[in-house]
Amino acid sequence: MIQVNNLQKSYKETVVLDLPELKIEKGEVFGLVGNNGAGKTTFFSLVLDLIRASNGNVTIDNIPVSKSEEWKSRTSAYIDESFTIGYLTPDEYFNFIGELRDMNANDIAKFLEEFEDFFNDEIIGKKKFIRDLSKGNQKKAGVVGALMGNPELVILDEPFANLDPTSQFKLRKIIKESASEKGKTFMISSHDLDHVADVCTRIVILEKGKVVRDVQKTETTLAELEEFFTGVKAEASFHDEL
Ligand SMILES: Nc1ncnc2c1ncn2[C@@H]1O[C@H](COP(=O)(O)OP(=O)(O)OP(=O)(O)O)[C@@H](O)[C@H]1O
Repeated sequence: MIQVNNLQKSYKETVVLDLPELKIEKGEVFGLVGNNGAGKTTFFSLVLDLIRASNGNVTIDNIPVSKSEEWKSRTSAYIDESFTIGYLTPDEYFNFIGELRDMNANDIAKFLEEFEDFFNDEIIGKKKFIRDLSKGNQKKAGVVGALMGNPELVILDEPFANLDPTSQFKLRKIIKESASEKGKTFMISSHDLDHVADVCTRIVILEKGKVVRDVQKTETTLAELEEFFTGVKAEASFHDEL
């Protein structure tokens, strides 16, 4: 679905992203991890054509993202607050996005019902502007907005950040169900290794703009990620020692 060809992004002399080749298949839940400044947001911004590549390109379903707009109808994203509209209430925002994505009032109401539990009575019908919601509730509005209209590809930059623990677990379930039942492709970045290992089918580690690991998720992925980032090997469990 997504093909990255010789993609580079530099600021002045510094190369901040260097991906010779990367292919993301339809239906993958692609997790991107890496320390601060590793290039995660830069990569997502290039996929979404928000910034210009210094070299190379990204295609979505063979459409070069910087040359055509055709990929936009099947792609949606929540990278930061600029992806929502701060002076609308969440209700107004969802109606706006829903209409853009060919949903009628009934479709929108039914769609939002699915998120009643996730919203925890903080989002709908509150007559508060999105910009006045708490950071976590702003994120919820943005992430749910990104799922409207059944997009094939959903790109979420740190979707778990700012959410309370209950909401983080609910979001895991939403993403996993959305991927398995609706066949969506997700690209997700996170600093939370536990969430990434739970939700993603494939995990890529970026270090200073380069891919240093690219693995399919297995039972040992979380321990391997923790070891990679902390340098500490996971303790053998009680059962392993028996
Ligand atoms: N407009 C810019 N001008 C100069 N350097 C930039 C610019 N935008 C990003 N960078 C640099 O590119 C590198 C990658 O940044 P990026 O935001 O992609 O990292 P990240 O992996 O998303 O980090 P974090 O986990 O902290 O969010 C960083 O060194 C950053 O300072």
